[in-house]
Amino acid sequence: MSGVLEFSDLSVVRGGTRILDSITWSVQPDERWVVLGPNGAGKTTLLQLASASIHPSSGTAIVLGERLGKVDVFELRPRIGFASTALGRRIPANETVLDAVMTAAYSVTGRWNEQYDDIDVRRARRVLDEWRLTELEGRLFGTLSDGEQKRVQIARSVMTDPELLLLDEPAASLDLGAREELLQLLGAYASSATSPAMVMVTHHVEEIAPGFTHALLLSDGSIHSEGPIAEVITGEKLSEVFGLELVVATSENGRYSARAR
Ligand SMILES: Nc1ncnc2c1ncn2[C@@H]1O[C@H](COP(=O)(O)OP(=O)(O)OP(=O)(O)O)[C@@H](O)[C@H]1O
Repeated sequence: MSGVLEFSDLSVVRGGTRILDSITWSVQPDERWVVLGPNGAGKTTLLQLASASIHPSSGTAIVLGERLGKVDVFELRPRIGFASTALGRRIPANETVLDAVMTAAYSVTGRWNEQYDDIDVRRARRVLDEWRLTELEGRLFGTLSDGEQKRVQIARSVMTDPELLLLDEPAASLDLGAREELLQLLGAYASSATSPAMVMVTHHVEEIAPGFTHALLLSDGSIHSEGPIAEVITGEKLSEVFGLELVVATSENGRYSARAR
C-alpha cells in the first residue's frame, strides 16, 4: 500500500525557529490518526504540511503520491479535505447551509456565479444527511450553534470525496452534548471502510472518537512517539509529553479520559 502521507526527515524553520524537527512519519489509506501535544508543539504546522499549504524547509513531504515543491498544489489541494475553525470563519454568515457545503465543489466560500449541476446538489444533500444537517439545509450559517457550524465545516470538507481528511480540533469549544453528538458521527465516519485516511489534531483525549487507529505525540517540534493508538495514548507517554503525572483510562467502547494523578 502506498502512503497517503510520507514525511521523511523534514523540518520547518520559521523566523529562525525550528518549529518541526526531523519528522519521519507515514499515513496509510486505512489509517485514522490523532495528533496530540502541548500548545506550540507544532501540530497545526504538521497539518499545514499535510494539506499542502506550506513546504518543508528541509527533508521531503510526499502527499497523496506527490512531492511538495514539485507538484502544482492547486491540483493537489482539491484531493484533500480540511476542516478547521480558521477555514470555518471564511464561510459567510449569510450563506445557507446547503451552499456552505456545496461551494466546496469549487473550493470557494461564498456562492457567487458558479454553475452547480444536479449531481453537486445531490452530493451536498447526501453529505448533509450523513452529518445530521438535512433539516438545517436552508438556515443561514451565521445563525447556527457552534456544534452545528462544526458539523457544516466537516460536511464541507468531505463534499469532494477527499482521499485525505484533515481535522484541526473539530470538538474544540463544544458543550458536552454537541461534543458527544459530533463524536458519534466522527466515530461512525472513522470506522467506515469507505472513508479516507484521516488526521485529527486535538488537545484532549476525551475528544478521540472510536475508530481512530493510530496516534502521534508531538513535543517541541519532534515526534515523541507514534503508532497504534493503544500503545501511544498511555499515562506514561502523555505524562512525559505534558510534563505532569497523568493517568489515562480507556473505556470498552474505545473512548479515553485523562486526569492528573
Ligand atoms: N511564522 C512563524 N514564525 C515563528 N514562529 C512560529 C511561526 N509560526 C508558528 N510559530 C511557532 O511555532 C510553534 C508551533 O506552532 P503550531 O501552531 O504548529 O503549534 P500547535 O501545536 O498547533 O499549537 P496550539 O496547540 O497552541 O495550537 C509555536 O511556538 C509557534 O509560536
